[in-house]
Amino acid sequence: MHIEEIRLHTVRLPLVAPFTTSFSTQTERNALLVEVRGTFRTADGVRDVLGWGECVSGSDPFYSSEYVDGSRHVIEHYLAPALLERQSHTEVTAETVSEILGHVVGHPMAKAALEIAILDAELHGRGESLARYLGATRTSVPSAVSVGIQDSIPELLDRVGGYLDEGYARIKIKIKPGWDIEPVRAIRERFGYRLPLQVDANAAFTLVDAPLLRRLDEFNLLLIEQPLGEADIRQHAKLAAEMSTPMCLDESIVSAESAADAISLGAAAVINIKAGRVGGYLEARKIHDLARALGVAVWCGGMLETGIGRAANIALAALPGFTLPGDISSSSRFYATDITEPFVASGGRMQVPTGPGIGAEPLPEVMREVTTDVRVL
Ligand SMILES: CSCC[C@@H](NC(=O)CCC(=O)O)C(=O)O
Ligand SMILES: [Mg+2]
Repeated sequence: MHIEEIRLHTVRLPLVAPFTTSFSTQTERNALLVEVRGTFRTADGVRDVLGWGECVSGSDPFYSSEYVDGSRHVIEHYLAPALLERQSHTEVTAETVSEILGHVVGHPMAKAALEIAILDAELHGRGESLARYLGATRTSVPSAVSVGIQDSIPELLDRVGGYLDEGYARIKIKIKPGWDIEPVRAIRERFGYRLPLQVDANAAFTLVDAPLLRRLDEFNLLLIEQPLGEADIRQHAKLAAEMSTPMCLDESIVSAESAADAISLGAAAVINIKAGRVGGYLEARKIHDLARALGVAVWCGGMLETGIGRAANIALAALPGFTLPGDISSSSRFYATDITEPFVASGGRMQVPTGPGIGAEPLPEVMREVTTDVRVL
């Protein structure tokens, strides 16, 4: 496509309830949306196109080193200029964005937002859905939910019961030192051992905690997600060898190469794929393909996306190797009002968007309410 304008929209969305992980408590989401406008050449002429992408950086650099203000700055001052400079002598396509931006170290979430916005625009030009472009084989995907750390076990059980009443296909709970064995035991005692259940520590433990973590093996968990630090590949492999619960990595998997390393070293039997964390949906598909070839299950993680990122995640989750339910809950799990038409799971499943591109776009009247900053590049 030919990019004519890039706009950066920052929106602020209150969460319906605080979301507590081992590293933070969030009560709102500041989200950065990339809008790309331009033209796309088709067999029957040149048409105006517009695409959207969501940057999943958090408000603060606590999940990873990226954060919204930093992502906005690096897009404005490094990434967008690089794309526009390249475009002055060669066409830019979604497939070339990663190479064009490769000289900028890091910032995968910012890069991913630009790539998917350009891909969304191109797919609108082609009249093709993201799901079809990526190679999706399903028309709906399981809808599962992530439950934050609660103030008490009774409150946790109430919240889990509420989500099960909504029909979610799987429960994931956040754990951290001091909130680990007991919440898992309580859920098993209340809801039974057949409920699909997994835990996510967001890197809160160390190998010193191995004896405690091994006690999770008695609870028939689907997996244990990122118990140790992002850089601790050797340590995750050692812990995996001592546990029967499948080891899943999230923060550690930042590219297809790191996925290959983790799998070959026995640190990951399952991978949580987040397109933003790995630099884009094209890299995410590479990880899917690699994992599938090696018999490693993958599932689609979540970063509290608005409907823009949520739509793209659903398409990704419809690829054949995504064999475990992803953190793809209804919009209402986090937001009273989404910036797009709300995504609503039904019977524990989410329909894959069929429209061109990501199959979702921001609602102008909502954007007017929630936008805190707009930059035109
Ligand atoms: C606050 S950053 C959230 C990161 C976390 N994401 C979730 O728990 C899923 C959130 C969602 O449903 O979008 C993870 O480490 O997997
Ligand atoms: Mg995680």
